[in-house]
Amino acid sequence: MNTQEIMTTLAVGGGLAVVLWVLAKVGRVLASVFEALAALAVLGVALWGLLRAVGWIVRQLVGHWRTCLALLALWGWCTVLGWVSLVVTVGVLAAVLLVWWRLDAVGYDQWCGRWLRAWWLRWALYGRKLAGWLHACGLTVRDDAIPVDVTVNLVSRRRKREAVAKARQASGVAVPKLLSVRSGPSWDEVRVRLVPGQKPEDFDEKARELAVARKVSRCQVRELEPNVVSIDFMRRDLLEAAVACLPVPEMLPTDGSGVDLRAVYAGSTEYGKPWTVPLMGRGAHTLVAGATGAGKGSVMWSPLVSAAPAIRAGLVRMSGIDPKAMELSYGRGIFARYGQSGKEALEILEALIDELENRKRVFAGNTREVPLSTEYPLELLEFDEIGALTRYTDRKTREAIVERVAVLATQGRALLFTVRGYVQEPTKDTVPVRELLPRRVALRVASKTQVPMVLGDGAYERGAWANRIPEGSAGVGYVWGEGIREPLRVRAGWVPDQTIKHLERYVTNGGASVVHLSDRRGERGTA
Ligand SMILES: Nc1ncnc2c1ncn2[C@@H]1O[C@H](COP(=O)(O)OP(=O)(O)OP(=O)(O)O)[C@@H](O)[C@H]1O
Repeated sequence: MNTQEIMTTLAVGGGLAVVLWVLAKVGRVLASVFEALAALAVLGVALWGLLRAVGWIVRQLVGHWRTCLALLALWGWCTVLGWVSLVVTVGVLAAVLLVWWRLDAVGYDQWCGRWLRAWWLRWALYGRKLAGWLHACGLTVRDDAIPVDVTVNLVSRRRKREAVAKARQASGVAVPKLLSVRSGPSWDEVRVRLVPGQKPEDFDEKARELAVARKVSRCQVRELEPNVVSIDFMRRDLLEAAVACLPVPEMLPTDGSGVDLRAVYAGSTEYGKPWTVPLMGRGAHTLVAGATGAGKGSVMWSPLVSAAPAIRAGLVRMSGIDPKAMELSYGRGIFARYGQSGKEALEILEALIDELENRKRVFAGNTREVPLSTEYPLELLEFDEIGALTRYTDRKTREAIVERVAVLATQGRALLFTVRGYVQEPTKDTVPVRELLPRRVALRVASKTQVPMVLGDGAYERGAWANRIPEGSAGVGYVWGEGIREPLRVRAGWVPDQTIKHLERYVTNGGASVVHLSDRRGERGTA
């Protein structure tokens, strides 16, 4: 090897050494950079996870603050006093509640049971399932403007379901928010806040679907605020068993009557509250519709039993038109005027109109409503099977009766005249004065089409399913309108035959005034 080759070899070797040295240096630097980046990435992921965890905890704390507080309290108890004392305390508490429930179910439910039940139902049922029910019933709003980017994992059905559920959220489906759950003896009231694009009527229309989803026989929707509705689910039926009417009092109250004729007990509502009806004043004219055996008799008698002291005191004067001759005749004694045929019905109506005209003469210009007194009592007309005389009789009598009932219904309120009619077939042909009797009660009717005839348009859709009342539930019906915002299921107090006789004795012992139909001008005799 000559000198030149040696020099070249040395130069190449030196160059290679330099390159290797540089590469080693660069490698070290790169390794440190990658190490730093990896460390940063790990730190970033850890921080991101931490932030998400903190976010989740905050969400839970805010969204389920009661549960969080309870868990915190339990943890604190276990830490300070030990779990044995906790188990013993919970056991004793459960035993006390059980005894309370056994001894006084009503008091227990009022003070404790309903809160516990509402909490439990929110947790176990509505919180978990309501969103799904609403979505299935078409009560969610899909925002199509939000782009959907879904990757569905088909590995298993469960994962597929989860992916679809996530996709539903991600695709901008706005679900009404569950606000609160209240639980009464028979109803759960689930309040939800509507999302933009919805209206309370959307929920009304889906009441039946929601009832099916919740597996209950009845669901009703009430509008609480423009954007808040209460979806009420009936867990059990408080009207399943017959409801008692008030007892006929033994003695006349010393203050005269003691009866508020604007809110007289008639039975019970499906919420377990008293159902009251006005016999006097605004909204007192009533039409009760129901197929044969639906219980029209109890809707008629139950308020009369409640108003017995006022009838006996002479503050209410009863008139009865009884084409069937089987209903009012059983308590004939309480009626000051009573008739069965078309001719007698006309005489009663004529007598009432004479009295009406008389009151007009006495009070016109002096007062806007006749003050109730024994001299000018409430004239209450019970018109059973009104259709028998407003349709199924000769034309002349029919027209005369319709005309007079219309006069009483349109002019009677301030002059203290009330008409209560009962009908099996609530068509306009059968009861031409239907619209003049504003308070309606729909007992069991023959068909779905009869529901709006009695209660008005939309009643069936809003839950007044009067055609589906079972035959065995006599006295059960729906009321709507006249201050009642949503169809309300009620059951009239059942009035046994002996109670009607008792009522008759109670009223006539005090000297019920009887107007003889021949004495048109209201001369009164005593029964
Ligand atoms: N509120 C009620 N609770 C329990 N049973 C009732 C009630 N009302 C009525 N009943 C019972 O139902 C049956 C029919 O009642 P009711 O005679 O009042 O029916 P209705 O509608 O007047 O029938 P119709 O038009 O044929 O006279 C009776 O045996 C009665 O005892």
